[in-house]
Amino acid sequence: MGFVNMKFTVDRKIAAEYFTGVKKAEIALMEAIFESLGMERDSIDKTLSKHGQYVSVNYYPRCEKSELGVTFGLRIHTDASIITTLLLDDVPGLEVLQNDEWIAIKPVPNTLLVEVGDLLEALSNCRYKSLVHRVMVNPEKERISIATNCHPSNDTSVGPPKELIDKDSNPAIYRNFTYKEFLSAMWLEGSANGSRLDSFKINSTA
Ligand SMILES: O=C(O)CCC(=O)C(=O)O
Ligand SMILES: [Fe+2]
Repeated sequence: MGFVNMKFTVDRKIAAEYFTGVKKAEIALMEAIFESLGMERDSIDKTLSKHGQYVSVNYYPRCEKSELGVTFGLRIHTDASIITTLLLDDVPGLEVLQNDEWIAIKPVPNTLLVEVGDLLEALSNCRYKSLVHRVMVNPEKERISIATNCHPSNDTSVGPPKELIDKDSNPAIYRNFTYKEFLSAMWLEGSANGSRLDSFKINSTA
């Protein structure tokens, strides 16, 4: 992985270039996603206000699997983002849940992987579903991944556009909420078990 070595020294210039490039790619992708939802291509700033990115650099040391055979490097979760862009090295570990089955993702060199986060699920009234994923440890090799999470400004109200909602045939699934509210709910819950959007469900009994 180019700009981070195993001691976590970061080349600032390359990192700045990388994250600026990722942001550009994310905007292009979100424009296409917005268009697919019947929204204006260029309504991202209006919808998400001052959207930003937070980054996690994940380091997974070599680790033996437990006797149960299942040892997590990162437990099951969805991302608190609109979309997340992942840069993986060549060590496997990431698994995604599809039709109740865990699928191991084969790292492809020089490839970015984009995941749908919780906020896109809410914004699209579940047309896009947030990706449930986890990372398994690797007993032979250490591993690094870099996740860039695109998020709206704290006070923006996140919710589906009017065009997507029909009271009878396509009712709103989640109430509108701010990113600030979403994060508070997430920390209150104490675990991101893939269902943290539940507390915003309309007609939720929670
Ligand atoms: O390490 C990975 O492949 C995934 C990291 C991840 O899921 C995250 O940072 O949210
Ligand atoms: Fe994640």
